Amino acid sequence: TRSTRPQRLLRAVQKKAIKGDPQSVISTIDYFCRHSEWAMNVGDEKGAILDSVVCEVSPSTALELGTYCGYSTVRIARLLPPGTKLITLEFNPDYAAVARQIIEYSGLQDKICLVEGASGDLIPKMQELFGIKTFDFVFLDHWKDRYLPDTKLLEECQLLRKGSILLADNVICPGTPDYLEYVRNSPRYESKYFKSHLEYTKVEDGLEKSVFLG
Ligand SMILES: O=C(NCCc1nnc(-c2ccc3[nH]cnc3c2)[nH]1)c1cc(-c2ccc(F)cc2)cc(O)c1O
Ligand SMILES: [Mg+2]
Repeated sequence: TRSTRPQRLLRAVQKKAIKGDPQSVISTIDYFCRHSEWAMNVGDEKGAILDSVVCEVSPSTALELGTYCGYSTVRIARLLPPGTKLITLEFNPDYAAVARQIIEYSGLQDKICLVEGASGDLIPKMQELFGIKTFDFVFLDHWKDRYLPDTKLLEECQLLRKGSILLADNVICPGTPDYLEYVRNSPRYESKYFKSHLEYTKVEDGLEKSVFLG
């Protein structure tokens, strides 16, 4: 049967990127998505905003919802201080299989823990599975209708502390209206919109950065 888009993206990485070099994996994926096949990675333009927030927060504990092929996983992990772990949740086993290989190719596997399953089931198990008390940083990039319920779940499970940062992709395209309304109107969050574009296109999109106030 025909290969999938994630498999073709992986093949491009294995063919063109330098093994053990996260930046070359990132650049290869961006080139492939711009010149061969579009794919739903956060991309280079929004990726630069993601990088600046990760560097500013310099998290000890970080969570990513929605691994896909692992592009943003590699972007985040390459900036984490030694000894810190990025936990990334992926629901789709085919995406997870490709992501594991891209993460390994980048050489960052020791800083990343990819867990397969539904965010709604896994978030309540974070303490028991990983001994995590709270997350300093959460990147939301999974199903857009899961952003709000999973944010409420993180609050209920006391996985957020005063100052925890939520960074959400795609708040304009495809859009997460209920999530935006919540973080922009809740007294428990201080929110800021970073205007950008949908990855590899001229369509407007952006990232919403929200600080949990406790
Ligand atoms: O759907 C997206 N991303 C989500 C994939 C995913 N990858 N993994 C999950 C998951 C879902 C439950 C989960 N529960 C636990 N882990 C989970 C992971 N969802 C997405 C879509 C677009 C997009 C824009 C314009 C278009 F015309 C078409 C598409 C752009 C983006 O940047 C995206 O991130
Ligand atoms: Mg996205």
